[in-house]
Amino acid sequence: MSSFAPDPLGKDPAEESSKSSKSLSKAFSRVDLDGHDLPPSPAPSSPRNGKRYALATELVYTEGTDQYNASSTPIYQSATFKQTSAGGEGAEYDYTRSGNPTRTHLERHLAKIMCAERALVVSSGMGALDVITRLLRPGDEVVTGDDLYGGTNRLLKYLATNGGIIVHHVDTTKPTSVQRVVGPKTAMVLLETPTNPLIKIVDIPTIANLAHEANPEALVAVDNTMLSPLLQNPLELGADIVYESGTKYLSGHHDLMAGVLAVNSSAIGDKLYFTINASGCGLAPFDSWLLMRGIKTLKVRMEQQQSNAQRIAEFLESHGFKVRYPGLKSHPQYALHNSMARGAGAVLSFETGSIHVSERIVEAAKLWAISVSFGCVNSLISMPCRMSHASIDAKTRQERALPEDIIRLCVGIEDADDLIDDLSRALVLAGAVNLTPEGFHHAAEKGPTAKLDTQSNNIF
Ligand SMILES: Cc1ncc(COP(=O)(O)O)c(C=O)c1O
Ligand SMILES: N[C@@H](CCSC[C@H](N)C(=O)O)C(=O)O
Repeated sequence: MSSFAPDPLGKDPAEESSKSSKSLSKAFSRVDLDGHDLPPSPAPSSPRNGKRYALATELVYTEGTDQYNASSTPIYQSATFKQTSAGGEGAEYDYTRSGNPTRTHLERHLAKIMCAERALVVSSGMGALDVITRLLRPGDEVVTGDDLYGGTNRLLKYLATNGGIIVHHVDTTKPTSVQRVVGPKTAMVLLETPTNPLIKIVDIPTIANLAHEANPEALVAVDNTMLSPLLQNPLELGADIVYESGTKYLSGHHDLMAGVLAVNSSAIGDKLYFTINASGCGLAPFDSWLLMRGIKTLKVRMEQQQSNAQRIAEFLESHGFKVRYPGLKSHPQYALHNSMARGAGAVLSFETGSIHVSERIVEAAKLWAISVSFGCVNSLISMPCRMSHASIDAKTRQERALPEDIIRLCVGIEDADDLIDDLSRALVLAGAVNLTPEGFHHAAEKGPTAKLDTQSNNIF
């Protein structure tokens, strides 16, 4: 196996390698166009080399090359790897920033389950987006949604302010809004579906077509964190790059941070790998091992979480709350979601009509931990405008119609009846429902309506 990935900056690594072996003085002459060292990288994954099993099987089944046939791929907790020659010829690994066997094993496994040519893993979901945005150049235009994870919005804002990138936030649930802004300068279209936290659905195939028609070079990147590869494969829907926070469903236990990138173009894969090696954000060996372990139980976890989420969404809706969940027929894009995905996932949000009532519900819940993030086996409850999306300023939240009272539920694997009991208790304690002999119903309390303090830019 070749130890040198093609240099995305244009040099032929094989030629460079052969030159270097000719002379000891040139032993480390593998350099990029700027004269920096270009160390070896693991060869790209080639997962499509045999029978394709059902995803449940593929998640668990791996083919290792371990010398002792270890069932669990060992953690290669080593920063550096000894070479057998001064030129390092033939060695697959030299330094863990550039490549590590535990990380490579995980990347190949992910490529297989994400139906990708190549997958790469980095230290967080935001790290993955950072690597993707390094493909942009000043003057490039990015088209993205008006409902996005707060951290994504923050990074795009930083690039718009400091990196010369022009960012268009539009309602990506309407392909016509995207059509109006895409053009030859569109370098990237960045999509989330379902969106966080409004659970809006974006038509990936239609938007990918529009983007590629406007500029065949434009890259369509999709954040698949909400669904994971178990429920949706954006690469098969027309995306060029899919990424997700491995901190969420892929790992499932909130015991690590990770980001995953997957592509079907080896040229794009090489560029992404170049940045990962150059900037040093590749996932550490222990975290790679933990993530590999989590992936094996993705299906059983997600199925339980999703069936609990469906019960809870139906419970809230039947008690008069406005619930956002693509598993409900009342979701305005129920059919579109089902045309792209194999399930509705386990994140839902609902409104109460009052910020104070929402606060009281969140604080009264016991089984539901007040916590950002999702995808964990434990159920979580949060108020996005105060927590995960607090980095979006109040004025922008108002412009984008992000309800200040919105509560997000990230459903875990606990017993669904226990979760419903605990939520019912919280709704009653918070005064969110009217009690009647027949049960209870959303009180539709008109609590303090959200107001924007223009001086502090806060909602109160
Ligand atoms: C939709 C979405 N994408 C990306 C991220 C970033 O992931 P990470 O926290 O692993 O950096 C998050 C949450 O943090 C998220 O909710
Ligand atoms: N303080 C963090 C908030 C992380 S939010 C994590 C997750 N994506 C979610 O939606 O809950 C930050 O500023 O990034």
